[in-house]
Amino acid sequence: MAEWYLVDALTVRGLCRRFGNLVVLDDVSFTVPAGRIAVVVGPNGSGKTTLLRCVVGADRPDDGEVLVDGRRAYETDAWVRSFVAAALDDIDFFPDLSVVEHLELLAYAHGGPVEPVAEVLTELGLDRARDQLPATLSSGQRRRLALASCFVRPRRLLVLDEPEQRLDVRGRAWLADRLRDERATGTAVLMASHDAELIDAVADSRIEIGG
Ligand SMILES: Nc1ncnc2c1ncn2[C@@H]1O[C@H](COP(=O)(O)OP(=O)(O)OP(=O)(O)O)[C@@H](O)[C@H]1O
Repeated sequence: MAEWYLVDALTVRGLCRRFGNLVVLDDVSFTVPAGRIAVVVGPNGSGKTTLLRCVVGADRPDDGEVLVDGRRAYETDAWVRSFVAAALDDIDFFPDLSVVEHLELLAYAHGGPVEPVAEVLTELGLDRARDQLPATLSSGQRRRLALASCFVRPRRLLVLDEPEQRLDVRGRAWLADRLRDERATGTAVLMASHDAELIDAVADSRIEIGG
């Protein structure tokens, strides 16, 4: 067994999040070891996105803690940012940077591309859109760009919110393969999904919330 199986890339302990009187997360705890895929499942409004936002530091829990590689995580910490790659729904793009420029900038900011930008563009089917600005992309292409952004940069933990959303049939098949490849290289994956086929294909564990 590879050594990285021994390490918990992500530990969530006693996470609570309330919005006014609405209790969204109530004492949620789990771990995701390196080289494993954990899928957060639950009905609409059950708190999946809220949980992922707390994990990546985009939202603060009212109680509980998030440990990345055993350490308390702060999104301002350069080490955390080099460890965690995330594609959540609300990803922002620079309006005047093209697709290829976005990927090159991200890769540069993280110390150089982990996977060559040209290869990631081809893998994500974005070759013909490489010089387009984000506002001119289709919604599926924007989703692909968000996913591509995760693959040109370093990562030991990948956090994805419904990555299958707006992908076509071939895109969904590619996604399952790519997630298995991520797992094979020791990356831990935490993702929310409503896609039963994708979940069956990749999930090592399920985190059920709001049931
Ligand atoms: N900033 C906020 N202020 C108030 N309520 C919020 C806020 N963010 C989320 N909520 C509420 O928290 C609940 C959980 O939302 P969340 O987006 O986490 O659900 P979800 O499980 O991801 O849903 P879906 O499956 O529809 O994507 C919802 O009732 C939502 O309205």
